[in-house]
Amino acid sequence: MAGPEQGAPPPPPPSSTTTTDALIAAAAAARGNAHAPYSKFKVGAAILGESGRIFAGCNVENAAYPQGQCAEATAIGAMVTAGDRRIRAILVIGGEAGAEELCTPCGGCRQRIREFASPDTPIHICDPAGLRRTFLLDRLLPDSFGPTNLDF
Ligand SMILES: O=c1ccn([C@H]2C[C@H](O)[C@@H](CO)O2)c(=O)[nH]1
Repeated sequence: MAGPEQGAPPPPPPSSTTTTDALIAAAAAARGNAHAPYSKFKVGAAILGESGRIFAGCNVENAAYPQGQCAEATAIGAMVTAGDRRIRAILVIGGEAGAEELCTPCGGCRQRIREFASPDTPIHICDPAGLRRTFLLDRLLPDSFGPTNLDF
């Protein structure tokens, strides 16, 4: 039985670059499935969970507008459904390549992320051309109210 190829270099250890690339791929694929007929603004999100698994989501709009759901909320739902409870990193893709405005999470989603993340959890913001900027949660939601306020 043939073993590994002699002399082949060992696979590189996982790095934050490959993790970010995997999050970008998952979020971009989810964005492709977004249901955004009203805003036409498609968004994808991907979460690196505590288990090392990646959970993706897209925005799901509704004819009754307030019933629409953001991509981040969909991804958080997928994570919780699968049994993970901590967000190690989250990545969002939306908007136009090179647009001045970044597709940062809305206020409600910042709070949703807070439930499962820490002040130093990275939030990567991408456009369809790639990574634009990384914020820590504490920068987007300073002095936040969270589970610790309720002794959790
Ligand atoms: O971070 C964001 C910002 C916006 N949206 C969605 C909500 C709505 O469907 C559309 C326009 O606001 O984009 C997200 O999913 N995530």
